Amino acid sequence: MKILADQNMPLVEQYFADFGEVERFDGRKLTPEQLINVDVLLTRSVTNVNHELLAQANKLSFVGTATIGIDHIDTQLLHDRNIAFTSAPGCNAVAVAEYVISSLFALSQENARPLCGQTIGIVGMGNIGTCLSQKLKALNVDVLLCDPIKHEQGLLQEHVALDELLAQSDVVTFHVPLIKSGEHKTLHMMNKERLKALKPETTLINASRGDVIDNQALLEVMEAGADLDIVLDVWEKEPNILTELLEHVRYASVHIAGHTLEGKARGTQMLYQKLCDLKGVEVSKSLDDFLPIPAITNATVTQSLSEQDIARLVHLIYDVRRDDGILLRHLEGEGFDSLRKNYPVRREFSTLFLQGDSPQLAALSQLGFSIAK
Ligand SMILES: NC(=O)c1ccc[n+]([C@@H]2O[C@H](COP(=O)([O-])OP(=O)(O)OC[C@H]3O[C@@H](n4cnc5c(N)ncnc54)[C@H](O)[C@@H]3O)[C@@H](O)[C@H]2O)c1
Ligand SMILES: O=C(O)[C@H](O)[C@H](O)COP(=O)(O)O
Repeated sequence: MKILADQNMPLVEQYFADFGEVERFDGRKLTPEQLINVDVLLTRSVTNVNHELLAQANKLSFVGTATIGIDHIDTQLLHDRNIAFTSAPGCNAVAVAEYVISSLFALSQENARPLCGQTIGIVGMGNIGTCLSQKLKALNVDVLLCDPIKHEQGLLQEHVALDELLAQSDVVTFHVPLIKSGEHKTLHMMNKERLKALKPETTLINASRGDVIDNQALLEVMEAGADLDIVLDVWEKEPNILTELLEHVRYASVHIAGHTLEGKARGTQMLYQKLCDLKGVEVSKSLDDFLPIPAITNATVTQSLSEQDIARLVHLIYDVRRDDGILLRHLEGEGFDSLRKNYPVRREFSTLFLQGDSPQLAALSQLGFSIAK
């Protein structure tokens, strides 16, 4: 069996070598010729799997994307050609939720505005939105939730309509898929009118897909003097982003919100599990076989913690500011993609084991930290 995998997908050899020969490809440069005699294609979000790419794919029987977003995949085409397909829902939900928590604490410190007392509006209550709302509730932070689809399905009672959420929230964070048309379209869901209607001092976070916010409209609103804190991990037209926007963005990153080591590795593992399933092979490998021991593993919390103390713990594991600013210095050539490719190792909160007498241990556990036995 010949397996073709994106070069930015970790652990493919470890998980898939038993199935056959593994070859790597550059996600943005994959050509139709490279798919001749390939059985399995493993992609990330930067490869458009469409008619053109599959024109010469004579043996392809399985396509997997190690992402939740599937806007780069023509799933109808795969169905029509009887090619099995899987994505990796939830693989990076913890990572994105931790990116948002890290951003919120960083802004709260820099703006001298405690998080408790603010209202956080979450748009999209799937894997990420749900994980984030649980973490915020553990911190006693008020949330407003918007997901009309889940609401219609009877899965979210507390749904608030988008415009109401925008009017009432101090922070609005987007966790929706890119949907280009229809009743629940998310393309340019934040258009100029909605951007202009935001209250002064609102924080706007986008770690979903760049096209959810009209970037040109955002630039115009910011140039006209809007008082907003903008946190962008995703951009329209990546990697050729609207660079003029950068000076108006408080924390800018290169579509890495989901890129913890655990998040990326879980994505590979989910594709491995699906292929095992399809081939009737027993699942014999797991993440614990491969994840390295992190640099910092333990901390003792001895007393009741202030919000600042919890922020310090969060930032010990991941401070979003480490990823901000690098982009400005690497805009030339393949800067955006090369920053993604060479993204420094980032671990999840769960890699830090806490011990001690603090009454907040249970809340810290809900936030994602591990508790030492
Ligand atoms: N920046 C990153 O690194 C990164 C990482 C993971 C995911 N993402 C993006 O985030 C998105 C969400 O991820 P997820 O794992 O939570 O996906 P998910 O599919 O579990 O959840 C998406 C939720 O959005 C809801 N939704 C759809 N249309 C909506 C609308 N118009 N208004 C409000 N809610 C709507 C859906 O009902 C669903 O509950 C992905 O589709 C992907 O594009 C980005
Ligand atoms: O949809 C997703 O899961 C994310 O956007 C993904 O984590 C980031 O994209 P990728 O690294 O696959 O290019």
